[in-house]
Amino acid sequence: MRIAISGANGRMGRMLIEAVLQHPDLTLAVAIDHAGSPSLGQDAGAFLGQQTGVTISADIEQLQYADCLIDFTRPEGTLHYLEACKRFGTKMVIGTTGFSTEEKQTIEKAAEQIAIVFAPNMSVGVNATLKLLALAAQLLNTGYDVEIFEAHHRHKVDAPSGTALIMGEVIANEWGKNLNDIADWARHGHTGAREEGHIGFSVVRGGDIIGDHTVMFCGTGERIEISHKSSSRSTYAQGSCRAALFLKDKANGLFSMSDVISA
Ligand SMILES: NC(=O)C1=CN([C@@H]2O[C@H](COP(=O)(O)OP(=O)(O)OC[C@H]3O[C@@H](n4cnc5c(N)ncnc54)[C@H](OP(=O)(O)O)[C@@H]3O)[C@@H](O)[C@H]2O)C=CC1
Ligand SMILES: O=C(O)C1=N[C@H](C(=O)O)C[C@H](O)C1
Repeated sequence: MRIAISGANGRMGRMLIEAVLQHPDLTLAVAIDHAGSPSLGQDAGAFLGQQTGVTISADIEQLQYADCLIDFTRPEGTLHYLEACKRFGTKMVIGTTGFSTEEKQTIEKAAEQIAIVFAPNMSVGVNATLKLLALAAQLLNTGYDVEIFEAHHRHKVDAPSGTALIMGEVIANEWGKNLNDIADWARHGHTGAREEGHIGFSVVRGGDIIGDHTVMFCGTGERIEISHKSSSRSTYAQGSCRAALFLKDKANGLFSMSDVISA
């Protein structure tokens, strides 16, 4: 399967290039970054000291030479590449986070034409954790206050993380609620007492933390914590490669990592 990587010079872009180069069933065909990127014109494997023959370019017409684009960039970048992928029938694995509701709807609509895996976290461990959270939310549906904590590196631009948001959505769905109606996004000053049935979020940004998520179910006399901690970005890259292969025989449709790990 011929793979294109966008954000080729980014933290995840580089992890993905390495993972694709090592994967027996995937070939690195295209590497893209934005028009202002200092990486344009470099070999995609230069950071590994390797010559791959694939040059990083800003030319989105290159996407016609790939079966699947793996995109970890910014929402505006993803939507730009989405248009080209629709035009060429190129599948997409989208790991980018921070989309608005309208932007998510644009991706959903595009999936009527092309096959897309869209997930805020590609790690198998996090997607298994989502299943544990659904069960915990069913069992602890009264008398437990839910608080979601996440910590990431100093460069992360969106908050709460896409993973924290989907964790909240999984729990809210189990409770038959819309997350936006019950989320306490931040607290400061005289907040008043905690509202029953709400989900609180708290965020840390610092140093090189790759990604920590903890969901607390705080009851009276006890507290249950479900945590996932990433120690390498390679899990996201491996999950993305698995997602690309999952799309191989799909003509169109929107899929999650839950679909990928259950296949
Ligand atoms: N789903 C998952 O499993 C994971 C998701 N993520 C998400 O992936 C995204 C990227 O993360 P990360 O690799 O750490 O970020 P980086 O900033 O390291 O990489 C992003 C890449 O995209 C480029 N870029 C920036 N703006 C645009 C744009 N408008 N159009 C096209 N390209 C652009 C950057 O270029 P430049 O550096 O020149 O600005 C860079 O090459 C984030 O949304 C993050 O939350 C991250 C890890 C796991
Ligand atoms: O920006 C990151 O680094 C990460 N982003 C994703 C998110 O927003 O959940 C996934 C992971 O936590 C790393």
